[in-house]
Amino acid sequence: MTKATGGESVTLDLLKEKTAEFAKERNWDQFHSPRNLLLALVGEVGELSEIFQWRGEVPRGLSDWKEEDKVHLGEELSDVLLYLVRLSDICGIDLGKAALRKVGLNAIKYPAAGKGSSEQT
Ligand SMILES: Nc1ccn([C@H]2C[C@H](O)[C@@H](COP(=O)(O)OP(=O)(O)OP(=O)(O)O)O2)c(=O)n1
Repeated sequence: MTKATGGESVTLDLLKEKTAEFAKERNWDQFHSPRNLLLALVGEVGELSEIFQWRGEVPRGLSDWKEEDKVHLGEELSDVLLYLVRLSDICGIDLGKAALRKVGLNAIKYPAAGKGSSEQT
């Protein structure tokens, strides 16, 4: 598992705690309503999209990207993740459990029996 700089594991629970603490310390809980968080999340998805806008297709691994562009990408990906984690928390959804359950549902919906087949429904 990835380690955070402080030595602790990066888990959804850790991010949930950190985002809750961040909002509490600033008295921003009042602004973190489900609707506000959803709009903030969508805004950050837009910022993430801007990074790829007009570049055409890019190689996996982003081998020809400048380091500063990769850092920027990490920041926007993080904003999306942090708002998603916070939104889930505020809505009382255990995101880790919900995501694992969804992975299971996806596997049922798209059985791997036809391995090697890349067909999508
Ligand atoms: N009311 C707020 C405002 C910000 N944040 C946190 C969550 C995001 O990780 C980050 C978003 O901050 P900005 O709105 O400043 O967005 P950017 O960091 O993308 O800055 P900019 O839009 O100037 O590029 O801060 C938050 O939790 N609650």
